[in-house]
Amino acid sequence: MEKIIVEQSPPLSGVVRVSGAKNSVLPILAASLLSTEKCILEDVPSLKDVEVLCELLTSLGADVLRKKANIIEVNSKNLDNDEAPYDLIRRMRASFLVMGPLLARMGKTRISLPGGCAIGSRPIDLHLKGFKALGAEITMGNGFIEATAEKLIGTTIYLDFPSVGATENIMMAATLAEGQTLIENAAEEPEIIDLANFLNKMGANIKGAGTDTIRIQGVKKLTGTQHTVIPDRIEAGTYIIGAAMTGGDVIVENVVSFHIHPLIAKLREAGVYIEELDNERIHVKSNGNMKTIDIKTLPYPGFPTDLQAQMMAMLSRIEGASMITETVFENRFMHVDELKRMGANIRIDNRTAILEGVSALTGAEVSATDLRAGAALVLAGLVAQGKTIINNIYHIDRGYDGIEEKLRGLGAIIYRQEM
Ligand SMILES: CC(=O)N[C@H]1[C@@H](OP(=O)(O)OP(=O)(O)OC[C@H]2O[C@@H](n3ccc(=O)[nH]c3=O)[C@H](O)[C@@H]2O)O[C@H](CO)[C@@H](O)[C@@H]1O
Ligand SMILES: C=C(OP(=O)(O)O)C(=O)O
Repeated sequence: MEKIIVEQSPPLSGVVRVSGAKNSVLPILAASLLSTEKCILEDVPSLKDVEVLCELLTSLGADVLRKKANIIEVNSKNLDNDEAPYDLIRRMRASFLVMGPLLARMGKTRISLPGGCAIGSRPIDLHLKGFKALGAEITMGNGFIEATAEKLIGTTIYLDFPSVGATENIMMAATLAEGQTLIENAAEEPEIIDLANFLNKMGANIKGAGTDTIRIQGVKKLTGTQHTVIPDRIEAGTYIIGAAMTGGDVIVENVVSFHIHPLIAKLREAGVYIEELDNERIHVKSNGNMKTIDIKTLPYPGFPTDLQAQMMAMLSRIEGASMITETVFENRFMHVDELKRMGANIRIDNRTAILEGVSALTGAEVSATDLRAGAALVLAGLVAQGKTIINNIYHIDRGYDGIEEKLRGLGAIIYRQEM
């Protein structure tokens, strides 16, 4: 089995380029099902999740072509299947984002229920509430959801929680609905704006993406387009935290700095020097002496849950007490036990982790229980004494394009080994 080995490394130093955002490219690939013409996507990251979604699009009848390492063309003219099987949905929750486009384009779809995962039960009730409100009939049985709609009709949909996936799925379905749809209490993440921009370039009429109310005026059809995916703010944040905790000096390129203002604010509070060089580059510098801080994850523009584990790795070595409260997912503390194997002193009280900083972490054999838990263990490994051996690294490959190469470029000692 392949494992990632991280050895105690010098402070990170140099320049690292961030790839296109996983959480943008996945809904955008799903949205390409809505068009009857070719869509060209640029700055597509090389990720396992992208491969899985491309496999799913192909199984639905789309032609998917990787033109260059980071360019993908999708032509969904000849869709001939409306069923998304368990095997592909199980491997990646974002596969469920094909439901809205298939319903709008084909008038029916049969999708495996996604089930829970390591970070929580992750229900899909809000997605279904939206489809029903648009006029779809939904039945469930044998582990599948079936949805049919002769035509979708625009309406007002209030989301009980600003779910990213539900906002995206409903927004995609509504592009081809008759009349106007309003999504209220919508998610405001930058990836929602990127998806709306992509859909608008295809001929959709969406206004308000990035605010809590999105207005979609349905159109008859969507055409082909070309689109460059926005930079991955979570990948950027991971390298920025890595630079901070190793006492490094790093320039992170291809990052939209206002997308990571919540992170920048918290790192500055901890005493890290961060300069926004322009709107695409960030300079991070630290002498490794940081102050404790408290963090609470929230939907955007709050502190992102996808950077919670990495911040925990950082805070586990800062002298004094810190608190991290996770409000987005009910079970996103799986990395705590792994960090404890490396010597961290963390206690969980309900949705809050209470950390007492230790002077040193020590390398150990650990397991990446989910994607960001894996990233946190990589970062912890950079500062831990000795060697850290990370198992279940397929989680890391889901969401980090070339993590070892990028970190090695900054001077880290990290490699992959068959063991
Ligand atoms: C591919 C992708 O973009 N993944 C991101 C997306 O996941 P995802 O779209 O799954 O996250 P959501 O925003 O939907 O989930 C947030 C919370 O809402 C709950 N919920 C969601 C849908 C629903 O129908 N009912 C319901 O109760 C979830 O269980 C969770 O507790 O946003 C999350 C929150 O920023 C990120 O951590 C993920 O990286
Ligand atoms: C939770 C994440 O992704 P997904 O929604 O694809 O599981 C993540 O990117 O941290």
